Amino acid sequence: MWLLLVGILALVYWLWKPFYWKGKGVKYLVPYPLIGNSMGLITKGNSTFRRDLYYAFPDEKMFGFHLFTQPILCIRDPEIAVDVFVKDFEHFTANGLGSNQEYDLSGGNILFLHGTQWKEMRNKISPFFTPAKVKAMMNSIDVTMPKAVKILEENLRAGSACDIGNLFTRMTNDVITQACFGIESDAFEKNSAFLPLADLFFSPHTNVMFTIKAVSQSLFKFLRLQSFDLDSSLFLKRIMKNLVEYRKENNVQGHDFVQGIIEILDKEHRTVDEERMKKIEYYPDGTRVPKFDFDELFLQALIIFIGGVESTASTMTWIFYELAKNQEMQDRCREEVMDVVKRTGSPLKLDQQNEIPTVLGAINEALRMYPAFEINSRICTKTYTFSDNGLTIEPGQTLWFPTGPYQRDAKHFPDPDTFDPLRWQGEKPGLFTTFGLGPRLCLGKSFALSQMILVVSRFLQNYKFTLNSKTKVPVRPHERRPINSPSSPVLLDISRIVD
Ligand code: HEM
Repeated sequence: MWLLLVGILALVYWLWKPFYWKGKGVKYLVPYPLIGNSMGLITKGNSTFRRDLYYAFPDEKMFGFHLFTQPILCIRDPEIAVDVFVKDFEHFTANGLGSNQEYDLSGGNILFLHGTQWKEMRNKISPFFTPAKVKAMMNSIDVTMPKAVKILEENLRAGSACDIGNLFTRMTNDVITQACFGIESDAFEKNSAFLPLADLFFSPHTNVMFTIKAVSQSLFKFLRLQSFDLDSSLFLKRIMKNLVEYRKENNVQGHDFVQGIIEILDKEHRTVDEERMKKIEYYPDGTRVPKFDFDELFLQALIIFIGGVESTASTMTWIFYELAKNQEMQDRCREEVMDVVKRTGSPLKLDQQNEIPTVLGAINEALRMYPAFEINSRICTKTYTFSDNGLTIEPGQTLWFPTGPYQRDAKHFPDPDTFDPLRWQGEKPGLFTTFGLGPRLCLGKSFALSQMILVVSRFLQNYKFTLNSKTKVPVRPHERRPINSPSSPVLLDISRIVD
């Protein structure tokens, strides 16, 4: 009995690691047993927890805390962040999302990979995101826009408010489905199979899964947990498999990710011997040698779908929420767009974006104030000494850079809670990390920005948006989803622009 009690206490002490940060020479929050410094995450939720954490040591460049039992080094200083994410990247090739490829169906997607395996995969799929390819993928906006206009016109006719977040989720879902799979989604139809996917992939359940991973990759693996909703992933996998088979059998070509997959499959497997394909091989850094077979390539399409839909839809929702609150800025954006439209006689094109600086500023402001992912994480993969304070960290140490609270810090962005698109004109404000930094920068950054420029400019060209009285102002970010989406509907009244 006593032995059991002593054993339990020893285990709790081992998990607690109360003196982990003591002696490392950085300020730290004293952890509670097992819960660490994470009570706020349970009681208040993501955004509030991260903001409170960020201001725990307002004058420090870095400090230590415990996410439950996991000691994490929180970086607050932009110059140190650039060292970690960009300059000294080879010491930090992994992020905190883990890569359990044994049991987690989505474990092998590029966002989760690290080391040489990540690098090989990134080299293989980056060519699908060149400026020319992204421009070609934007043709899908022409297919999606009439469906969105139909909804706006229905709202107009009925005199009802438009749930703009819902509309943008339908749109980004349709656009990314065309870019990835070369087919239109059914996101604008009743009982759509595609529409619920964004919610399922970024559900509060996924939030819990991501937290477990951040605390202990081993526990996540031991419990054989899944990062994302399994049925939704398998639904997309079936679609992709059918498409690849159909295209191969019928020799059909497309300008989408499916086409890219077919080309990689053809190239990689022309000379491959079956025995080698069955073996799992490793690089010297312990990461797996990719096979570039259908299963692995599907995961890259999956993360493009997951990463592309809700992040862009949420950002556009925040843009229109802020522009509806600030009519003067909305008018100014519209005037810029109309000047181009009147001069050219057609809707704004991507290569005319320099002529709409306030619209670009509005997009950047929403990305600054409401970054889709509020934390950028890295795991130390090679012993590292910070030049600033001489602290040495070993492989396995997790680091957080809290993009969300940092981009709302008056020290870096004056008057940070004011939506001010004009701050992006002239000299750029502080370090901007919404799309991440360095070699692991968001692969879809230009895809997302291009889509937002085209959608925002076309919406403003044709409609005026005002807040409906049922919108609960201020709209706050959802505290239980892994993405910074609005917690309540953004309902907008619309009127047509008559020129
Ligand atoms: C507003 C929209 C978006 C935001 C704010 C966003 C943000 C991010 C962030 C913060 C990362 C992690 C970067 C890092 O670790 O340093 C990331 C990675 C990634 N994003 Fe995005 N993203 C957006 C849209 C998209 C779109 C539209 C796509 C695909 C078309 C996409 C595909 C990816 C991929 C594949 C990665 C993994 C890159 C890697 O680890 O090498 N994202 N994104």
